[in-house]
Amino acid sequence: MLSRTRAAAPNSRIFTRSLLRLYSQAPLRVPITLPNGFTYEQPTGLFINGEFVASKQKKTFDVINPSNEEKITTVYKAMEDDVDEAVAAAKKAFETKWSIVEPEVRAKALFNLADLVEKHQETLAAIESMDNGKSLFCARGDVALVSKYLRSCGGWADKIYGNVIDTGKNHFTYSIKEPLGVCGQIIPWNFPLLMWSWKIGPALATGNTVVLKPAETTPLSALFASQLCQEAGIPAGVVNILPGSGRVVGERLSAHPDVKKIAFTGSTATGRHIMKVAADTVKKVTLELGGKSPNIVFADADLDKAVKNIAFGIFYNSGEVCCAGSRIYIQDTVYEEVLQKLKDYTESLKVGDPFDEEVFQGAQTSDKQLHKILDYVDVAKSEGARLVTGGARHGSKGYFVKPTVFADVKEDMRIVKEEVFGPIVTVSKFSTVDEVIAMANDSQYGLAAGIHTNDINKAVDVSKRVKAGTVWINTYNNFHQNVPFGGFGQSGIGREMGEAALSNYTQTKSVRIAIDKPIR
Ligand SMILES: NC(=O)c1ccc[n+]([C@@H]2O[C@H](COP(=O)([O-])OP(=O)(O)OC[C@H]3O[C@@H](n4cnc5c(N)ncnc54)[C@H](O)[C@@H]3O)[C@@H](O)[C@H]2O)c1
Repeated sequence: MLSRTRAAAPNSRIFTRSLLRLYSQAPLRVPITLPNGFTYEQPTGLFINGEFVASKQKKTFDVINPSNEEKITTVYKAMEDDVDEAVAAAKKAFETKWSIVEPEVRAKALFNLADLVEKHQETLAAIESMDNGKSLFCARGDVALVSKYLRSCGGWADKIYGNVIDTGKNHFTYSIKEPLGVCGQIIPWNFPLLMWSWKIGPALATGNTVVLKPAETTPLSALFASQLCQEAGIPAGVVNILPGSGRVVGERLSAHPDVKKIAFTGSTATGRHIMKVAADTVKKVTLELGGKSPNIVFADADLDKAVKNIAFGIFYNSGEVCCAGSRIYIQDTVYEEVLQKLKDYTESLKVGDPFDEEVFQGAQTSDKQLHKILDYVDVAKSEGARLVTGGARHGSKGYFVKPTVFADVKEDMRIVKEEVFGPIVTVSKFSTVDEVIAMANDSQYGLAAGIHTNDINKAVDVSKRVKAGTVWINTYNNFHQNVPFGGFGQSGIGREMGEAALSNYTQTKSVRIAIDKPIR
């Protein structure tokens, strides 16, 4: 009797502790009042197999509003065992549901999802501004592209074609495109909802299932939007969302034997690392990485228009844009004139509360990012770059940085070579086309380039010679859902959007039929 009591004691303590944990666990949904006064229900659990659940180890992390440095809410943090559960759910959903439904079913679900994003567009934009710090102006632009892109993916879902190949009269040969299986998707914090759509859209259109990890700092919009997947008719397990750290969730996804592909957007350093981890299981990998994109102004351009474009190219989304036009090259004959116009225009941009309808540039996403940017200001100054405007924190609360222009830079300075990922631009002078092409191409990156000129021949010539995945002529940061986007060089592998994105999510199977009675 005594020994039985002794044996039971530790078990009952464990039972009591488990019960306590169960009842003291963080909620799976919380009401949040947005800075615009609107209240909504924010899911805070991991989204696995169509349900919001607590992480197995009950770990959580706080989400901070970068505009006021206050806590928004607490979200569950996934660990390796949660990844394994989500991957198993995605694998089952792939085999038993999503890869075998008619393509029209996938198309309809993506159209529904696009409609739902449109229906909730103001809430989604406000969540994004609160979580990321970007101005409502930018967030509304993101959400508009999200619904257009999901609809575009829906349109592709029943148009995944193979080929018939002429292999002679004794055979009939064709190829078909099949989905890959479970796709691991790792996204950054600069465009949380847009990246969610760029990742899940093409994967779902082609019959794959996904386990997606949002960035630690910005998990809210992906969690909110994913509950719309069910309403849209996407079965449980097809989309799974795991907030958590890159080192734990990202690594496990990249190494998991049942994950057949990793799609990543983020820094070049992390992209390189993911490629190495994914190599052990020979996963397909697409990478959308960093950049240091040139924006070239020729003397014959419409200078006022060019100035607006180059400012938009760097200060849009607080400079947290992989293809930001962060190196400006101005032809020598108009150098001082354009620089003065750029200074005046930059100083006219309103910085501050993302919910102020007149604000163009909101907060940087995190304290870490704020300090990284301010460190680069010091680097530029110590290298001898001339500060034209900005170069300091804006206000004392919230992670705001003044739009900053450095002129008279030298091409070997760190401020010209390295990605800052903030509202800081360098300006250099050139005289000839050959000279500016050499300067523009002197980079490990090759994501985008801008050309501003009224000479169509020059524009076409330079667009052919510049090493970049996207070239904008007399415009910048101008995206369309059907136009492929991605990098040359160390800016990445593969393309997002357009038909090109879909081919990253299929594999080709060739079928050759021997014919007894040859075709004549
Ligand atoms: N190209 C882009 O769109 C982009 C986006 C975000 C950041 N950046 C650049 O990266 C710099 C650093 O930002 P960061 O530290 O958040 O970027 P990051 O590349 O470390 O993070 C991007 C995503 O990768 C995940 N991740 C991190 N380590 C991982 C790992 N070992 N395995 C798998 N996933 C991992 C993160 O959790 C996040 O979801 C920025 O200053 C900027 O220059 C570029």
